[in-house]
Amino acid sequence: MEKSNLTLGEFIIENQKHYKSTSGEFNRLLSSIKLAAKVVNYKVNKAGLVDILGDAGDTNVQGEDQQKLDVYANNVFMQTLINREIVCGIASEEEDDYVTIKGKHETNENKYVVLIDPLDGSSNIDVNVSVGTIFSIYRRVTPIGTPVEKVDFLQRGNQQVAAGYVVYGTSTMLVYTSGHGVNGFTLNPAIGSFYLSHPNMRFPEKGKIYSINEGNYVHFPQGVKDYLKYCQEEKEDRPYTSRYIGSLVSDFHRNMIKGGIYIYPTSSIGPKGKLRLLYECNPMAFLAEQANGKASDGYKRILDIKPTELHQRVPFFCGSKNMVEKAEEFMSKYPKDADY
Ligand SMILES: O=P(O)(O)OC[C@H]1O[C@](O)(COP(=O)(O)O)[C@@H](O)[C@@H]1O
Ligand SMILES: [Mg+2]
Ligand SMILES: [Mg+2]
Repeated sequence: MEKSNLTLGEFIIENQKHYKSTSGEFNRLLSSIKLAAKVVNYKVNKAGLVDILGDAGDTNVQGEDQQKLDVYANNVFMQTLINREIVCGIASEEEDDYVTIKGKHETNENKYVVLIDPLDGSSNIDVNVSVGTIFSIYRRVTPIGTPVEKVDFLQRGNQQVAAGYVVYGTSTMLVYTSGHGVNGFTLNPAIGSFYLSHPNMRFPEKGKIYSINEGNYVHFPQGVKDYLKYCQEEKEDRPYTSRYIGSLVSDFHRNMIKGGIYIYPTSSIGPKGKLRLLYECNPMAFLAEQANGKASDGYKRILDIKPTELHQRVPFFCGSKNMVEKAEEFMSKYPKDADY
């Protein structure tokens, strides 16, 4: 009888056999993320019944109002990773600076750092629309046993060991890559385990869906305006369909399954775009490339951008190859807006 219905835990162990690159430490790290995702999922599913909706009354380092679920999810992921003593440092959208994790003897023998967006799609929490969590994993570059440093977090995306997201939607899924393709696992809430439901996920080469907040149209760079006109033209296989959930994870997930592009460009109101390079764009770009898709800032491959700040923002074009390349073609007609 063939192996089937693998749980995430079994899949991780299978993977370790095939790819010597991962270690027990890595598996324990993934299973910590899996545990934290289940705890957050439990709260999200009954959000209206527990005091988790609405504003937390605080702002994060980016000046954004924190939602109660942002703070809750951040605490759950941080605490789970700290309890499991599995990383040497964590950076989060909801933390001003990176957090150094001390081991038993003030030092820490772990080699991984994690960057997270604990709750993605915060504007959708109170209106019962799907939200997510995004994570990115690197090996530290400073010596093991010494305190972690900023340089351990400011690595190019092409150095990621693994990346993934959890989508809390009609079902709850965890989707990740460790550099050997992208696989999706669906949570069976009755059993409390994630099962392999979407093996080897791949963006259809040709997509027909575009996801962008057209409410900002007047502020968009001319290249984006031209590309939107192209998408809406009555020609060949166009017009394409416009779909925008307003949760990066959910828009990405749909576009990876159906074929499409997500764009959050620069604009006159957001000269560097909105999305954060380290814990939104890099992990989604790694997944996209591992799933036959593409991700750039309209000009340059996202994974090659050298980060300079923990919470820096970049423009984001991500999805089916044919669509990202076409959008880049329109962008290339105009000089790059800003350097970052
Ligand atoms: O409301 P806008 O400006 O369209 O922005 C929506 C985008 O912002 C985000 O909500 C930013 O992420 P956070 O919710 O984690 O801050 C993305 O998920 C989403 O794609
Ligand atoms: Mg986000
Ligand atoms: Mg967030």
